[in-house]
Amino acid sequence: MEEQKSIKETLQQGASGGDKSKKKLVIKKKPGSVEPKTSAPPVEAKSSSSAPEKKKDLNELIREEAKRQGGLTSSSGQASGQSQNSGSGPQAPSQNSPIVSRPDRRKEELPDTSSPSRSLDRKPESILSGDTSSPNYRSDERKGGGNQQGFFRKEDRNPIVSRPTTRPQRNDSGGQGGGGYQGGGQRGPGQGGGGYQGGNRGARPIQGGAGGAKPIGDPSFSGGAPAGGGASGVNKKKAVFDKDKGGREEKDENTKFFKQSFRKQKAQAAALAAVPKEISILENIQVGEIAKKLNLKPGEIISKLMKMGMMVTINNVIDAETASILADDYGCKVKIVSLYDETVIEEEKDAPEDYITRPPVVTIMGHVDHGKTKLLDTIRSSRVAEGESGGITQHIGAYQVETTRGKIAFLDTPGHEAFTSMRARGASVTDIVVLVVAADDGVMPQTIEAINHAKEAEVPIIVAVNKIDLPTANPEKVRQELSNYGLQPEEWGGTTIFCEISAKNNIGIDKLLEMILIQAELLDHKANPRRRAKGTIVEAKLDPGRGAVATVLIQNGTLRVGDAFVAGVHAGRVRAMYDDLGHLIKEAGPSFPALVTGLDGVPDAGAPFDVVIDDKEARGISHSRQDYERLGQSKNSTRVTLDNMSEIIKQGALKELKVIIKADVRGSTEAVKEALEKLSTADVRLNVIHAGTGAIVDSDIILASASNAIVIGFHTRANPKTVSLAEKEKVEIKYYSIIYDVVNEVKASMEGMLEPEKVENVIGKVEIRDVFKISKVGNIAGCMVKSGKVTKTASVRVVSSQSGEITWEGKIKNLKRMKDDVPDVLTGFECGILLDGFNDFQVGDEIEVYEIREIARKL
Ligand SMILES: Nc1nc2c(ncn2[C@@H]2O[C@H](COP(=O)(O)OP(=O)(O)OP(=O)(O)O)[C@@H](O)[C@H]2O)c(=O)[nH]1
Repeated sequence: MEEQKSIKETLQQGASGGDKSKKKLVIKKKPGSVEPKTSAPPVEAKSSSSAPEKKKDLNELIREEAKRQGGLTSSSGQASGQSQNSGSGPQAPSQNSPIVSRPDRRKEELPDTSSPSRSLDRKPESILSGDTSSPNYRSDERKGGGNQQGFFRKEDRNPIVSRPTTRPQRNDSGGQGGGGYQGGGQRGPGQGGGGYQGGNRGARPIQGGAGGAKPIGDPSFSGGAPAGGGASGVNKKKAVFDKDKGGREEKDENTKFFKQSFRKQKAQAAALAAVPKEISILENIQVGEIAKKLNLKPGEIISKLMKMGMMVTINNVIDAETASILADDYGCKVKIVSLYDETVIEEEKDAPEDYITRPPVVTIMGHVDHGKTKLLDTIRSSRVAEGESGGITQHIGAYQVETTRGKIAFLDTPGHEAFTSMRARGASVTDIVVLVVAADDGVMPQTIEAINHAKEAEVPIIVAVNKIDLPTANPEKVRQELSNYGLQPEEWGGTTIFCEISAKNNIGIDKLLEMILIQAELLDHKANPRRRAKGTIVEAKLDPGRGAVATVLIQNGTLRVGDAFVAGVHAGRVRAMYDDLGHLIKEAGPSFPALVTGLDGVPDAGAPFDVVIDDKEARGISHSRQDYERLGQSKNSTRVTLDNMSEIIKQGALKELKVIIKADVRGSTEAVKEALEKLSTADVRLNVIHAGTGAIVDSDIILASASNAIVIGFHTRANPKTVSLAEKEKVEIKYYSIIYDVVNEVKASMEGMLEPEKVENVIGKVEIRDVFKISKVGNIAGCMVKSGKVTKTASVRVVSSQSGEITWEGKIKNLKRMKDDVPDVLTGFECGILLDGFNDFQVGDEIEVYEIREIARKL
């Protein structure tokens, strides 16, 4: 309305003939306009129109104006209230708005009227009347320029064109500016503003000519098409230029795009090039961590895993198998390592000349009751100075003795289980094994196990033939038997040292110690007492008075009171140290077992012990190990199973397949061993690291765990405790009853061509409580279902309660509950079982009821 009023008022002013007042009024109506410098009458500024025109009355002027506007467009919103009254259509608000906002812009863009160049471009009357700061000029614009040819003559265009005085680059586009303006002039009055805009746009080389055709108030100011009448030759040229420029811009855009994508590709290639050929990880790894190891951005890993169907975040944990598949995509191999390998502590640099021979570390092994403990006690007590023997109250799991020939350290935990379980944790502390064989008993199953454990650990064996004081002692028989296991006595031309001793009567002990030292000299183990200590935890416990204490066998360097250290996942600082006699000591050198206090937790036996620079470093390593442990990453390397064997062979990570065979009888053990060993190929050797008779026991699992072996049970079983140990250690136990099956399955798995796996599902366990002999029928076992159920169609095996061996396998012929034939009997109920072809039931034996399911292998 303000605009309408303005026009009306303008016209009124014009009609009143008061030139000066008219001008003033209009100026006042235009907020933000510049105060005119000239007082040229509007009529002059407007055109060369005659004086009578100026004297037209208001109605006449309105009529003329309406006529003009009506002639141009009937639909355009009119600034004039008259036009509205004449029904020429409502004023479009959108046409108004730019006009309202224009003054401000105009104010900004108004040229410096004092510019001489502008004045020179004009004809004298223009100089007088066409000053851009002229109120008339502005008011005419606002009116929409109805008769623009009148208001804006050719020479009037210049002022507009000359606007770019502040923008010199636009000077040569003046013609276009005019064109743009003229284009505006062809529009309806309501679009006058647009015309003005066009004019303004005209000043812009690209958009100038387009100004006229663009809708009024187009906020984009993108000007219009050449419909604006002012499209001159220059304009056309410009248009071409603009088009060219547009093309060039498009081209530039493409180039930019290709450059960007090339740069991206290059960056990707560079990123891939930075992926290492091999990484080592633990059993599980965080997404962020594997990204770091692969030198890739976490986002890259996350999207890769998403493609693999896994929705993960940077903090999620993936298993080693997934990590291997992922890394393989980037041409990187994955090596699975233990917690301590992953958080390895940097070795201190030391000089070779500082290395000296260190005392040997000895473990004593042998069959039950052959005298291991007695031997250790005898050695220890005989080496303790008089008066101190009574003080041997402290058991710290290891001790060092001094002989005339030198020192020897003994691990005070006899038996191969402790030895192998330490080895299973990656600790190989033993230099020499002393194998105790009772001369009256000879080689027994655990003697053989001990041999195999020591051989597997590649530790030399010295044989101590014990109990020679007994009249039934037969040392020659022991020599003979051990020769069959590869331990040929030196006196028979072999390499094994044999010592005849009596632990009980202290006979031959000195000789044994001497032989140990001779063997040690051959081995020539060295250590540097000058460096920071490094060792292994032999045992550890929580002491009520001293907190966590650990026996550390120092393997290199010297441990001192005050040293900061990491023990397994724990940290600490040596508060106090004791020897095996309970004496306070200040330092412990190589091969010395010391009891250490000052730990912040109880470490595992077999855990590594490392002195570090300071508490801070100790705590840092301890924390990161605990973090890994929490993520379940502390497991050792991937266990070999028949399922994954071929994959591991393919990766080149398996050069030797280790097998432990347990069978019911010696003949079977040998037969299975021989058949399996023949499966060795040029790539993979099949190595039976232990073959024995009887049930599968814990030590078999520990050996398998330490050696990454599989356990084969042939007509024998593992007891539930051993089964759960195997599960914990991730050791695979496979049961067979036909040699052909063992050989074929191991062969197929080595070649990666496994048949569908037959999974045995034990559905029940039944205890034989009575045996009923029924003539012409056979023996019926009176049983109690201990767990699960027994079904008539399932398979069964009879397991000896004495030996754990399987005495028979087959099917049930008849299943009775009371006198009725039944299909199944559940836990807690009694039943009678008649087996199909077996009568030799023993009370106490167990009948295992199982089903076999075939499932496809997942390689
Ligand atoms: N006569 C005789 N008996 C011995 C000798 N050495 C050990 N013994 C006896 O043999 C029995 C078993 O000895 P240990 O030292 O406990 O045997 P071990 O091998 O440690 O037995 P486990 O700890 O059960 O594996 C004990 O009664 C000892 O006294 C020996 O040299 N002569």
